[in-house]
Amino acid sequence: MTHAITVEESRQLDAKTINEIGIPSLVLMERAGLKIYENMLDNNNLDLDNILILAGTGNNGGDALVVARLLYTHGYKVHTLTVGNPAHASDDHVTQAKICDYYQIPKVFLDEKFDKYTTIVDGLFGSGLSRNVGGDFATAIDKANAAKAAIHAIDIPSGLNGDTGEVMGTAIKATSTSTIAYPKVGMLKDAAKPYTGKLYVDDIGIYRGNQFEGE
Ligand SMILES: NC(=O)C1=CN([C@@H]2O[C@H](COP(=O)(O)OP(=O)(O)OC[C@H]3O[C@@H](n4cnc5c(N)ncnc54)[C@H](O)[C@@H]3O)[C@@H](O)[C@H]2O)[C@H](O)CC1
Ligand SMILES: [K+]
Repeated sequence: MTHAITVEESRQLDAKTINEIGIPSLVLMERAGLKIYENMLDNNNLDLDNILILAGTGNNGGDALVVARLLYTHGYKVHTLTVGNPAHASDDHVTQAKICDYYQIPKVFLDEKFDKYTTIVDGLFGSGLSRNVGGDFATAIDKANAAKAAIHAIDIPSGLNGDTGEVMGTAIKATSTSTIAYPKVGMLKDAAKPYTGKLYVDDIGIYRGNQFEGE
């Protein structure tokens, strides 16, 4: 049985890894992005001909921008669509957005037609989802679900409650999901299956607990 954790445990393990052990959050974000990129190349259910990256303004979005840059620098056709108030963006998100700007990765906006894309990457929310989804975020999720493209979700399909597996207003129906460190308990519930799709569990060096780290 896969070891699964709650969203709060996930955030605590992230915080311990960064603040106590001392692995910089950007290092974790780069590792996450590289693993997600590798998962996408491994997944034969994803047609990587024309990719749309949906990025929120937090670190889930930051992961997505790392994926955008890795795909772009390996010759894939990529566009990014950032949803949310840039003034609220996390520091690591801002760093990754600047790197995407260095490569001049083309940006689109919410009025974009999603049907021309073959794969959509969901980096809107991860462990930071704290309330029902509405506004532009709900629009982006509903447009992604309505499009013919397959969706690859980062950490937790956006809009899915990582603890209960319930939909918080609306949620991404992913073909596959790269979850960070451990599955979140809600993702393993039967009701969550249509939203998580094929699950990849990515070890990025997050603290694994003293029973595993020989403390
Ligand atoms: N450094 C680390 O801890 C690592 C995290 N990883 C990835 O980061 C996300 C968690 O990122 P965080 O910035 O904490 O939150 P999110 O990106 O999930 O959410 C962004 C932001 O959105 C706001 N919000 C919450 N609910 C709603 C809503 N319903 N509508 C609108 N806005 C909402 C809230 O302010 C959040 O802060 C984690 O999932 C990983 O993907 C790295 O992978 C590893 C290191
Ligand atoms: K997500």
